Amino acid sequence: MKRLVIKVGTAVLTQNNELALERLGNLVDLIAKLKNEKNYEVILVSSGAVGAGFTKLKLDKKQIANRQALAAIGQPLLMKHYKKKFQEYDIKCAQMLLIADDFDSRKRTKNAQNVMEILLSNNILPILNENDVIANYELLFGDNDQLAAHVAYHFKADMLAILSDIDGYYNKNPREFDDAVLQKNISFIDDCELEMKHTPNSEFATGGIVTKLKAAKFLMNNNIPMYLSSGFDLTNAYDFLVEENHKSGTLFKAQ
Ligand SMILES: Nc1ncnc2c1ncn2[C@@H]1O[C@H](COP(=O)(O)OP(=O)(O)O)[C@@H](O)[C@H]1O
Ligand SMILES: N[C@@H](CCC(=O)OP(=O)(O)O)C(=O)O
Repeated sequence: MKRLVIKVGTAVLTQNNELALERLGNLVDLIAKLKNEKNYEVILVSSGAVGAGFTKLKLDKKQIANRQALAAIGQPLLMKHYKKKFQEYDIKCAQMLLIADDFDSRKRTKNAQNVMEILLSNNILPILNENDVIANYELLFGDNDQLAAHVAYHFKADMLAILSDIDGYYNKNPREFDDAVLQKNISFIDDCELEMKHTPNSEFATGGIVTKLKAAKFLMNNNIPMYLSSGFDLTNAYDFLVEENHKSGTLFKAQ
């Protein structure tokens, strides 16, 4: 039995200030295949609460308290759509909202681990996000890429797959350089690569490539592979995760 954490970013789940329901639906189709056909245990880390909230209330997103309020509005909305779509496959969902601090406390981590084991052993799909409402600035992971890496580590996953607005890790920013080349396999990340400026591609996202590299480095140090590919077009993720054929996307794996 393989345990897989899948993380999907804001840019994939939203489009023109609306929820991108077709893309959310495609993601659910992929997860259902992994669960029902491959018998994988899947944990979903989904961003998009702030973006979803903004579809309902146009608050100034620059203020942290407003973003927290938007997350409070958007999180149940996201869950509503996941629940509806997963119902087509008879898959039940659960919600877990965590903050970085939770993993600093052995007791809280143990509580969350106990809940996770009960959910997975009952074939429930846990959907995780940062608990934006109570996380103050210092407590924020700052992004769900690193939250997903900690989730993979503490819930003993075999792999983290990040489905992003980019189809892999390039040797330079592909939005600035036409000759950027996708790197299929990465076995080492130099600390200087983590110093690059943050480059999120959507106004609601907080990550950018640097947070993905930080997540990958943390996991590589703990011998857990991480795969990065597009969440817009799930073909590569399907080939890699379902067909076990690495045609494209980046696999970060320590040698
Ligand atoms: N070397 C690189 N390889 C891939 N993407 C890069 C690179 N350098 C910068 N980026 C930028 O990082 C973005 C991915 O981060 P982000 O927009 O936060 O994704 P998500 O919303 O999926 O978390 C890419 O769309 C791209 O603009
Ligand atoms: N907890 C926030 C996460 C924001 C975030 O990290 O976005 P992303 O960089 O797209 O993964 C939300 O749900 O809006």
